[in-house]
Amino acid sequence: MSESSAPAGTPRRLAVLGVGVMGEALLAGLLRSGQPADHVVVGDRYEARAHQIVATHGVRAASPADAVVGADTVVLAVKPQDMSALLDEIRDRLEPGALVVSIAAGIATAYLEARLPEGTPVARAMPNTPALVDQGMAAVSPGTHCGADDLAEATRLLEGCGKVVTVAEHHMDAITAISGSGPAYLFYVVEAMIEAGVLLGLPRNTSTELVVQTVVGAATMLKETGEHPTVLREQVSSPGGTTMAALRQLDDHKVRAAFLTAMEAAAHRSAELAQG
Ligand SMILES: NC(=O)C1=CN([C@@H]2O[C@H](COP(=O)(O)OP(=O)(O)OC[C@H]3O[C@@H](n4cnc5c(N)ncnc54)[C@H](O)[C@@H]3O)[C@@H](O)[C@H]2O)C=CC1
Ligand SMILES: O=C(O)[C@@H]1CCC=N1
Repeated sequence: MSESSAPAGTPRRLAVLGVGVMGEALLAGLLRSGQPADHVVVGDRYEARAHQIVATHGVRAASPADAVVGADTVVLAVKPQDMSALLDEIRDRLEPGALVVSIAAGIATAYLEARLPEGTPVARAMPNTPALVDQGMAAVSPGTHCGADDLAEATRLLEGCGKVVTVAEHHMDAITAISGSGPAYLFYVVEAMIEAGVLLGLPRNTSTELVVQTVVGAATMLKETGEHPTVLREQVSSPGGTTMAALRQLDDHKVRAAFLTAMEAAAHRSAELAQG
C-alpha cells in the first residue's frame, strides 16, 4: 500500500487533472459508485471547465499543483501532448507514495516514472467513452513501483463505469486501437447505415431509429448469448438471400481488410504519441 494511502475504510482523496470528456466520465462513474464528492478535487487548465464540473458534480476545484496536495490518488486525463507540462506542474507537490493513474494514449509508465519522484507508483489505463453510460471497457497496466494494492485502487477507479482487465503494458497500443478508439468505428458504421437508409428513401429519423435499435439488439445478442459473431452472422444470412448479397459487396470492397489496416494505423499512432 502507498505511504499516502488513507487508513482502511476511509475514502481515498482523489485528484482528477484534466476534466474533459474522459476525465468527467471517470469522475461521474466514481461518484455514482460511492466515492464521496468532498474527497475529490479537480484541476483543469481552463478554469471555466473546472467550474462547470464543480457545479455539476459538487466536487472542489483547484490548480493542478494545489489539487495534488493531500491526494492519495491522482488521475491524469489530459491529452498526451499536454502531459509533460502537467507533470512539471505537479511533480514537486505530490504526496509521497501517492498513486498516479494516467489514461493518456501512448504515454508509457516509464515516461511518467522518469518525470515523477523516484519510486512513485504509476498505472497506465485505457478507458473508452461508453464509460459515460456505465458500459465502459478499460484496460490497466501497472508500472514498476505499482504494488498489488495500487493496482486494485486503479482498477476500482475504472470499475466505477464499466469492465476492467489488467494487461501487460506492451499490449496497450493494441488495446488503444481496439477498445479505446473502438466506439468511434462503430459510430462511423452507424452513420453509414443511416445514410444508406436515407439513400433507400427512408425518412432520416426512421432510418436512425432502425439502425440504433439494430445495433443495440446485435450488441445485446453478442453479450447475452455468448455466441461467436460468425454464428450470429450466419443466422441472419439466408442462402441466396438479401444479407449475402450485401456481405458480398462488403467483401468485394475489402471492408474487413480496411478494418485491419485502420486498427493497425491506430496502434501505430498510439506508439508515435509516446515519442511526444
Ligand atoms: N476521448 C476518448 O475516447 C478517450 C481518451 N483517452 C485519453 O484521455 C485523455 C483526455 O482525452 P479527452 O478527455 O478526450 O480530452 P479533452 O480535450 O476532452 O480533455 C482534456 C482536458 O485537459 C485539460 N488540460 C490540458 N492541459 C492541462 C493541464 N496542463 N492541466 C490541467 N488540465 C489540462 C483541457 O483543458 C481539457 O479539459 C487523452 O490523453 C486521451 O488519449 C483515453 C481513452 C478514450
Ligand atoms: O483518439 C485518441 O487519441 C483517443 C485515445 C483513444 C480514444 N481516443
